[in-house]
Amino acid sequence: MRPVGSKYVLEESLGRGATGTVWRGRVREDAAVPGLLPGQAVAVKVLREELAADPDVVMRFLRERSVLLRLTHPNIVRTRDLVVEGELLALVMDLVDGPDLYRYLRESGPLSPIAGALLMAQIADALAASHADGVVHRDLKPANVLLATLAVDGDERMHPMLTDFGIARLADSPGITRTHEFVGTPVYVAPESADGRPQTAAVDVYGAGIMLYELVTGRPPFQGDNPLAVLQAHLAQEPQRPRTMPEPLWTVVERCLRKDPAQRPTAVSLAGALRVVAAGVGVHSSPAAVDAALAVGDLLVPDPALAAPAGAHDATLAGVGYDPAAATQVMAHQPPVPGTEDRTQLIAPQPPAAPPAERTRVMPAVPPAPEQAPAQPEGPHPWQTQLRAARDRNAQTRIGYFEPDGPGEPQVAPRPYQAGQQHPQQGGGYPQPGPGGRPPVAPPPYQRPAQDGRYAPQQGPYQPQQPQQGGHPQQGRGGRPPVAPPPYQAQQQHQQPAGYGGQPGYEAPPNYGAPQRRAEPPAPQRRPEPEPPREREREREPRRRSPNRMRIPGLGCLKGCLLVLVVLAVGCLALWNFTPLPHYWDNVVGWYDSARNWVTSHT
Ligand SMILES: Nc1ncnc2c1ncn2[C@@H]1O[C@H](COP(=O)(O)OP(=O)(O)OP(=O)(O)O)[C@@H](O)[C@H]1O
Repeated sequence: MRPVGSKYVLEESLGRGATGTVWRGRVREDAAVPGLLPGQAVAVKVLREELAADPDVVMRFLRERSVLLRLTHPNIVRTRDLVVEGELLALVMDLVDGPDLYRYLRESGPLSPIAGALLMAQIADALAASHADGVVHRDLKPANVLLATLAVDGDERMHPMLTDFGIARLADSPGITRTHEFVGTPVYVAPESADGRPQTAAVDVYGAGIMLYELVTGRPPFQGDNPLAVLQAHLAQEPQRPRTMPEPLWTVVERCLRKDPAQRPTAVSLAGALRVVAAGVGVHSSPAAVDAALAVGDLLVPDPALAAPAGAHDATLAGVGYDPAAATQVMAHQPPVPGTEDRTQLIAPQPPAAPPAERTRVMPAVPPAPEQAPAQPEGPHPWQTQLRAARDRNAQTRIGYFEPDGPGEPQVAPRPYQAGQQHPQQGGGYPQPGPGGRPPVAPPPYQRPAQDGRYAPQQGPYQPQQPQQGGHPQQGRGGRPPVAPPPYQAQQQHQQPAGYGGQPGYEAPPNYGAPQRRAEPPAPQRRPEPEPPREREREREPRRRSPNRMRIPGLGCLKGCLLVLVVLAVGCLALWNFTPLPHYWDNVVGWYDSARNWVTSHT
């Protein structure tokens, strides 16, 4: 057990990301921490040494301490303490007893449109609260949503909680990144982050749009063979509506994915709109709820501050907790700086033997959007596509490198959207049937033995300033809300979202409905070990086979037998030559001869 500061001990590593390692820890018995009991289990994110060694990061860490500590919401993992000890920086958080959303999706498959909308509505609630408090997440992705288990009416339901607040911004230190770099995860990065414009609260709404698309289709809308291609797709490609996505839900996704941040809805209006969509896309939705869902576009109100004329952006940045100077330092366009690759290895280390091409893919430049993506001669095999999509989903946070004016390396065209690649369980219409038209099957609830440090949402002092009217539609199996909510009122803009725990308007959706099939066999309950960087994996070519396709039956078996025989022969030789075996053998032969002589002489 390793001590952290004077108040905590680390017990077991839960996993490692690009910015640090998360440990299961405990409050020391003799320590007094406000809001935590002695001996209580906690999660401790120990930031990477490179970050902790950067004075700018330490300064921000201390400066943002109070902001992070006061960020409380039922759908946000609460930060309880920030520890600075020598060269160690750590955030102490509530320990959430459940998988992250990435893992859940990987194990259980996509959600129904209703379940996906209800889940994202809660994430949008969390974003709305944090934006109101001046904090932009900037690294929204399924891996940063933890699924706690809540007991509701005797049922265990999953409750999404957003984590890693402030981390991307901490890592975005001028000491770690340069002006042409940014921190983010390529698949979820907003266009303005990719090409170096200021990042406002709208980057989180964009990330929410990507996640929403992925939750219900099983894959993100923009993909590519390398981070650069993905960034280019964010910048240049228009998302396509999947055939099976209900129209109102697509309206929401499409608005969130607008290239212009000023056209994206606020997180508050997004949360409300998603609940209206969830209420209006079920087969048992009332005509009024259906109409309200079809008119959802009216509810998606953009942030007026973002639409303000040039010059107002600094105020906007300050309003969302950004230090304008820091944002300019990090995001300004600049010509390439020699040695950048080395510096960025601080965050995304590359093996020394990695070929240069691999390094440039980790830190790709983003040239102007291509006029027309050249067609690929031949698409990848379906399993390659699936594997790549799975990897992209859990892409780690990385520092991207944008160099808009620099010479770009030869590009691989982003794969165009192919409707045929839809997840098979996405049937036409909604609610969606499972494969072969079967109704969706509720996933087995994620179960893990209860622990003393388990997340207890009722402890959170979050007090919504204004509970929402109308409420959160209950979702039954098959994704039907039994009661349609009254239409969302657009005047609720910029107000704290409805919370949970006795506040009107919030009810946790049951099990987030119904992944329709298992994407792959269940993974062990152990926390995943850190994954190596994706680029290295991508480099691995599929095994090349000989062009000679002649097959000799039993050849493999014969080879195996021969190998065993050779090993046995070598073993016997070694035994004979390097052990006293020959001496014992002579003795045995001598005893045999004397016994035989004795027998022949007495017969
Ligand atoms: N508060 C928490 N309680 C329980 N487990 C947690 C908590 N925070 C993070 N974890 C788990 O720790 C592991 C590592 O988390 P981390 O945030 O470092 O990873 P990541 O989000 O994949 O990485 P990154 O965002 O840096 O690319 C994940 O498996 C995550 O589920």
